Amino acid sequence: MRRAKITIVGAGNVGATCAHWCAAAELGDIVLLDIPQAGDMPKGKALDLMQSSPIFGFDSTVIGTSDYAETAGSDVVVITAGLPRKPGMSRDDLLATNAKIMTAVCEEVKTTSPEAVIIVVSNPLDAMVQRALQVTGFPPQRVIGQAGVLDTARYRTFLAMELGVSVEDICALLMGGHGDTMVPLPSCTTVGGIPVTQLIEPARLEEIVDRTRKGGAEIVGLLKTGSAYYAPAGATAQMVEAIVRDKKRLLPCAAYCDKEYGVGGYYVGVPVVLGTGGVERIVELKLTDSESAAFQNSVAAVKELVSAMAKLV
Ligand SMILES: NC(=O)c1ccc[n+]([C@@H]2O[C@H](COP(=O)([O-])OP(=O)(O)OC[C@H]3O[C@@H](n4cnc5c(N)ncnc54)[C@H](O)[C@@H]3O)[C@@H](O)[C@H]2O)c1
Ligand SMILES: O=C(O)C[C@H](O)C(=O)O
Repeated sequence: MRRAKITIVGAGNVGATCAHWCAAAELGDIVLLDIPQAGDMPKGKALDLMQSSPIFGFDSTVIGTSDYAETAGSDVVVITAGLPRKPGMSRDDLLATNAKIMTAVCEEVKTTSPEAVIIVVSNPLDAMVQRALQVTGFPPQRVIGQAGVLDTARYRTFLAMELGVSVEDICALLMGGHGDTMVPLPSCTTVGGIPVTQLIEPARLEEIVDRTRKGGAEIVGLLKTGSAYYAPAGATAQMVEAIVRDKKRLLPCAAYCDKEYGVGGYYVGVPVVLGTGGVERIVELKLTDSESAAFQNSVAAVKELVSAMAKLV
């Protein structure tokens, strides 16, 4: 039985770090691809990563390239190609540039890896994953966006810091788009089985939720030259693992929702079961009236972004 083949398009901060997590966890053999203008950079990062294998004890191979032929037949393709934002920018400001990049990348992926599960990471996430679906024409369950695992990890980190408990004991869920309209679900947040609402006052919880919503901008403000990558890459690697090991993880991902939650054919963050087939099931929760209103508000923001993208191309 051969190892899984994982291609990561975009060998920048998120892509290279994701390659590192995937290799260290021996999720499969990795191809790190960037544009020809990047020169030998992907090859250099891949070789450097390979040379860490005796230290970390992994046998995954990592190669760098700018030639899609080397990615042929990948089981999973992670797309991180595109510009990151800088201080003062919103993710939506990346729409025009990254939509072009996403189109170019997906034209290649659809012919070189027609059976792959695609995980889109590039921003603005909810529009980019819709573009990946449009260009590849793959079944929607094989085109997924990474955002919810990251947003939930941020929320869990802040809750653990607040309560002085292990992050392992925080179980939480966020839904909606990857932006200021994301929807935390306090009813689905527990600490060692205890509802978070019994441990943190509503006003303080709202502050933590607000920090989570602005989590990406907080890192951009600190880094100044780009955006977060350690946690985003870790979140993506967790999705890759769920797919290549058929773990059936229940994770929040940007999934194509049609009848589900009454979305009508857009990508939005929802809880899904992730396995070899990609999104194997979308889990439909009973939302309270206020959660449902917040979710629909988030869906409206995603729809607006997708229609802005349609006018661009
Ligand atoms: N969804 C999320 O949670 C999340 C989290 C972090 C970053 N992001 C997004 O991921 C993207 C990458 O971020 P980063 O920090 O790695 O940026 P980066 O600038 O470090 O890396 C991007 C890489 O993409 C490459 N690239 C550009 N056009 C390409 C093409 N056509 N084909 C292949 N490669 C191409 C660039 O050469 C560069 O190496 C950004 O759009 C960022 O906003 C999303
Ligand atoms: O904030 C960004 O632009 C990058 C990413 O979406 C994040 O949430 O860290």
